[in-house]
Amino acid sequence: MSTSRSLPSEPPVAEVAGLVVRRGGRAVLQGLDLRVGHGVTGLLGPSGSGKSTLMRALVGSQLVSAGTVTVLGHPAGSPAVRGRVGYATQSAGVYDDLSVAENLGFFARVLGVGGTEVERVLEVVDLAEQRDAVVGRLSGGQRGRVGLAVALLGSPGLLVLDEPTVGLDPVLRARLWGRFHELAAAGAAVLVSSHVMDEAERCDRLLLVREGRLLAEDTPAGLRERTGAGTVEDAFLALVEEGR
Ligand SMILES: Nc1ncnc2c1ncn2[C@@H]1O[C@H](COP(=O)(O)OP(=O)(O)OP(=O)(O)O)[C@@H](O)[C@H]1O
Repeated sequence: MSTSRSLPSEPPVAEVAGLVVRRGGRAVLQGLDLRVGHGVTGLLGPSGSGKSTLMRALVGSQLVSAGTVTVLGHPAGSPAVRGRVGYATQSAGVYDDLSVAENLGFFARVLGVGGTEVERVLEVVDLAEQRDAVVGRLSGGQRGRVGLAVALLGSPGLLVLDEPTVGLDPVLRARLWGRFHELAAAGAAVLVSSHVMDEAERCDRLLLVREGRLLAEDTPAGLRERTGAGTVEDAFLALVEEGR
């Protein structure tokens, strides 16, 4: 079982204060306050609760209505943090007509990182054998891992991974969670979203969101203890009941 690596006295890697985001005329984030520290932080909540919107705000690609988002000591998306935040989404932003290695080589040049980075990240996501495969012919899960590999280029200080294990088989899912913890041990803060509550136990800390609001911020054990629930999923349900 994992333990909390984010000590309260540590300065946060990312800090969100009073964040309000409107999409489609509706406040989808309703005044969020939270911190992301070192280690692996899980961002969990039901579909539509605002996880992807929060992640977009952290990488600076979301228009915000109010509040502040600070990453590595600078405003999210500012030039000072460019290249220091890795972001992988469910719809990987990679080129279908290029091979895996060509994609990574292209993004490595854009980021100004050395070519040896391509080989390193290929190993991390277990795609070394598919390096010459055209991305358009890969499975959905493999394609997602190419996007993940792009996010890992240059060893960013903050990794923002939007549902990186969706659609993967249990063996690969377990292996990737192992990789996230290795990356965290090497110094990165890793924020991973999921709407699968059983992935919560793999995280050092959890941010539980619901309907654009933070429901709880704790370790998996802390959440279970607080609510007397046996699982994080039951803890989540207990917190929803409590808030009614
Ligand atoms: N482009 C958009 N225009 C208007 N509303 C949007 C847009 N994108 C998302 N939303 C709304 O914002 C809310 C939060 O969406 P978001 O994608 O952040 O949720 P999520 O928790 O990441 O969901 P999922 O787990 O399904 O990916 C949802 O109610 C969604 O309908």
